[in-house]
Amino acid sequence: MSGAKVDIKVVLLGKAYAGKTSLVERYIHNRFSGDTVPYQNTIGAAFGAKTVSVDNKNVIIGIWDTAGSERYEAMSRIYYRGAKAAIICYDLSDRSSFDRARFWIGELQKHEEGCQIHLCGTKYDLIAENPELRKIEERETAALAQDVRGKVYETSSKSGKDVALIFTNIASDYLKSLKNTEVEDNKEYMVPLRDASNKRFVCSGCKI
Ligand SMILES: Nc1nc2c(ncn2[C@@H]2O[C@H](COP(=O)(O)OP(=O)(O)OP(=O)(O)O)[C@@H](O)[C@H]2O)c(=O)[nH]1
Repeated sequence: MSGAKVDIKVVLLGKAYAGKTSLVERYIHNRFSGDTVPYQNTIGAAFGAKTVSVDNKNVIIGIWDTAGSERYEAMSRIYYRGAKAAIICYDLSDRSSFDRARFWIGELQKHEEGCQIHLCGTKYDLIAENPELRKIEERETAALAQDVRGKVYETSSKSGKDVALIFTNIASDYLKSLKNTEVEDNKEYMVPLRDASNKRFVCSGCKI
């Protein structure tokens, strides 16, 4: 599989103003326009893609940045379908955005079981500058991440802190899961010889 291209669908979910678009902008274009351009809410969803090289493989990460406004909630459901990973964003300085993150976790657990959850506390630069602004403690998010068997990050799209790390981890976790699936698939075909007499011979990629 070396040199092969792998596609991954990733979706960003979270309350309006949580910082989803800024995270994608930092990751894809390595820029932050929050200091110069006024906030504009996403309407519906936006798509972007970036190719990363992980373990000698080119991984194309297709990123769906959904609108946080509850008005678009039904639409966001369409975008998480088939996603291999979700980045659930909440603003570290806004408690209500964490409640909204829990809502999206519930949605994914109900409807998209195979989707890996990455919890992303945004705007870390604000907390670094003034720790009193922190409204979500690290131990809370660590416990939640453990519950959902996900990963947790504290990022800043302004400084770039840990933004690329999320996407690299998503790509490498996905490649690992593919390897595990290959092993599992091969197990199916490893019929012990003494049991094989009544079975059709089945090999990977062909059925006889
Ligand atoms: N200081 C700081 N501000 C940020 C950061 N990330 C986002 N912001 C600001 O927070 C506001 C909302 O950011 P967006 O990225 O537009 O939020 P969003 O989640 O995409 O919002 P919707 O499109 O409405 O869902 C903007 O004014 C950003 O400039 C960050 O890491 N640090």
